[in-house]
Amino acid sequence: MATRNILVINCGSSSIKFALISQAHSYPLLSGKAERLGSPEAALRWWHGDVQQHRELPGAEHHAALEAVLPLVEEACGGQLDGIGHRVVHGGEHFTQSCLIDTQAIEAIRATIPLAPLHNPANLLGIETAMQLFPGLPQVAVFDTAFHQSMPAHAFHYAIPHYLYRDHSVRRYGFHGTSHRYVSQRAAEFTGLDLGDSSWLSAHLGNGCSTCAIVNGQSRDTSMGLTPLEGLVMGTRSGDIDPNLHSHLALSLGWSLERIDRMLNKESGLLGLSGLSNDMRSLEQARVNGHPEATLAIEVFCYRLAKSLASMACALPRLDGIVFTGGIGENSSLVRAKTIGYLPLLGLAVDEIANARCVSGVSGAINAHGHPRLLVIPTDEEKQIALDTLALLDRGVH
Ligand SMILES: Nc1ncnc2c1ncn2[C@@H]1O[C@H](COP(=O)(O)OP(=O)(O)O)[C@@H](O)[C@H]1O
Ligand SMILES: CC(=O)OP(=O)(O)O
Ligand SMILES: [Mg+2]
Repeated sequence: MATRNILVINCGSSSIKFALISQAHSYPLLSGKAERLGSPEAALRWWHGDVQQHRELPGAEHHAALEAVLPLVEEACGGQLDGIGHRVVHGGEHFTQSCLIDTQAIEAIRATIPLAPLHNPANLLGIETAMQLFPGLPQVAVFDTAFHQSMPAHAFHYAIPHYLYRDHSVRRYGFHGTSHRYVSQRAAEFTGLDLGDSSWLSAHLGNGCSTCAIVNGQSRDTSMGLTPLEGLVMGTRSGDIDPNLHSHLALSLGWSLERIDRMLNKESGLLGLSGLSNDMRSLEQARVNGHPEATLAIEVFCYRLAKSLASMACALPRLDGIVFTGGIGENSSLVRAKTIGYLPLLGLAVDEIANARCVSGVSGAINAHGHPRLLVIPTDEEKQIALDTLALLDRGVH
């Protein structure tokens, strides 16, 4: 069979990330990001091989941005594009795996908009625009939530009146499933264990952060919930707080729901605690320079991550290893060492030299000899989306 090329699209509210993945290459043929869409500063950056290029697209919306991407894709794949894979953040309970996009799938994604009002409208816009610009090309949706549909009822129910689940779909869904799934497969390969008989904790630490308990290749629990706000401290999101904070701020300060939402999603986390940045690199630098709030932000991040991992261990029959991934997990030896430092009760310990070596895409084991396995494994959500797209194309062919 000829080598096939898949375009992966991750469409956000004001940005579009894309990657052209070929079966013949281990790296993307083309990748890039259109940012600040809808504003005068809208711009497109892309990498073709090692060369980075840039184009202003003043005022461009999603359609115009994808139109600008199209000729770059055509050129990079020599006119042979076989399918498009879309990241869709919320698939509700309807989607337990990736699917070929047809009118029914579009309606089902539309129906989950109330569960993900910030993400799903943008994802749908990406799908509909791509269908107009690439007519006749198979398109696949890959959901952040799908992997977590295997969570047992005792893990996904909130302890609130049952009718809120039954009539209004209020439950824990979990996100970053594409990444947790990808790294658990790589962890099994790396260690020679059978994925179908393995037991992992994974920590996806990017701008959004979540932990996951993965048993025999299936998600059994995860730290995010109804929305991607629950759980860990993140770049700008608070993670877990007392749910009464909403009424406290409304009653004592007169804050509106919109203001509370913005504070918890955009002004909290590492940024809120440090008052400096949502970027772990900047905080690590500030910590070296003695910045007290940056130092505190890192400590809270690591302590809360350790607490989450310890509680996720309840979902495992045994521990084959903890996997660190995402920009922070793959690069911050400080965060890994501090987090594991809070978990002596699980018998965990880091090997300092191995920990320092696993940065910038280097994967490996970082546990001290004789202690439970700790792995650093770079995630690749785009590759997993391309693999799912190819698998569905194959199924469609037969
Ligand atoms: N060398 C590094 N040391 C510490 N943190 C890093 C390093 N490189 C990237 N990061 C952090 O990774 C985070 C972004 O993660 P990434 O997975 O790229 O995000 P996204 O969720 O947008 O895909 C940022 O907080 C960034 O500071
Ligand atoms: C769902 C989510 O949190 O995604 P991201 O990490 O891309 O913000
Ligand atoms: Mg990422």
